[in-house]
Amino acid sequence: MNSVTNQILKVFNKNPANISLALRAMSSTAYSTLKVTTPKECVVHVEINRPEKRNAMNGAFFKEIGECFQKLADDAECRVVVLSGAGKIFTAGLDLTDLGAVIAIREHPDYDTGRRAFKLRQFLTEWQRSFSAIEKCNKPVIAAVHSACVGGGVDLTSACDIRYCSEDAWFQIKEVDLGLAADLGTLQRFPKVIGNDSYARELAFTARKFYATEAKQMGFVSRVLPDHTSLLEAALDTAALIASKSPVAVQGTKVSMVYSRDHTVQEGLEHIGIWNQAMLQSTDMMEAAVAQMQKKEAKFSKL
Ligand SMILES: CCC/C=C/C=C/C(=O)SCCNC(=O)CCNC(=O)[C@H](O)C(C)(C)COP(=O)(O)OP(=O)(O)OC[C@H]1O[C@@H](n2cnc3c(N)ncnc32)[C@H](O)[C@@H]1OP(=O)(O)O
Repeated sequence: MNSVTNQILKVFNKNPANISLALRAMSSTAYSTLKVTTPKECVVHVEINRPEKRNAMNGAFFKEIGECFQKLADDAECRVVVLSGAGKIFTAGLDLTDLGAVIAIREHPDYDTGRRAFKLRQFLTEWQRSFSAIEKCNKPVIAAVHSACVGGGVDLTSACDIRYCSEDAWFQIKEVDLGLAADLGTLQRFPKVIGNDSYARELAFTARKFYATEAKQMGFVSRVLPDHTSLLEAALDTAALIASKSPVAVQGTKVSMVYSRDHTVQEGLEHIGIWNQAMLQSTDMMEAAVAQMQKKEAKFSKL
């Protein structure tokens, strides 16, 4: 019996009703660039898993990260996600040895300029969708960055909800050094995350590296931990705390904060008003209120 089957049977035998966990065990081993585990109840850990290539982002990675977050969005066993990188660094960004798809379009003998442009745009839109899947997934995503986070790594982490890093972390919006404008979300999300347009432009125009202390001071990360181990512990602890809360409340909060970032205050208020006219009917509010009064821990059912 192979290890995939073994893993599925292990989960399934523990709790035969839990088909969703068994399916996750199956899908996690199916990824070639990601490792997906469940280290705590309702907390999923997604690791970029190409350590020998410094977690460089190849075509398979872009496909898998999008699929993974689309799946997690619908997975009732998942309430929070921690995203980290396996091995020496978080990620070296775009895999510079896997540009075959771009070259094939640029040099296609049957394409004229318009067709080449159209195909390239289609291709980029797909990669953008893969990172936007993180934002579209209603579950909070905590990025835990150690060592280098280069190029596409800043696009990726800018789409996350919370960012922690270790003291040895450094970040670089490197795209201009490779002759292109960043196109997977950094230029759209990063300035809004740090709330300082001039600072964001300086970093994007110069490709200057910035380190953990500066990342914390500008507000790109909210915590700096001493090393990789304590970083993962802190991220998983925060994830577990969030996972203990009402999923209706937490996911509504993410949806509203993402919406409000891109709309006026009044539009945001109207949006949450309409959202909560439905969500205030969930049992979570009563469960939470009773637990508060009785000084007990509230338990919320799956969403
Ligand atoms: C179509 C556009 C959409 C997307 C745009 C995204 C753009 C970007 O991401 S721009 C940034 C691109 N990345 C880089 O320029 C970083 C290049 N790498 C490095 O500078 C260093 O590797 C790094 C400082 C990250 C780590 O250094 P370290 O000494 O720890 O490792 P190395 O010995 O350099 O590398 C180990 C093996 O990993 C391979 N590798 C590293 N980075 C990449 C990469 N970006 N793409 C492909 N492969 C990479 C490296 O070749 C080594 O492999 P091997 O020789 O087989 O051992």
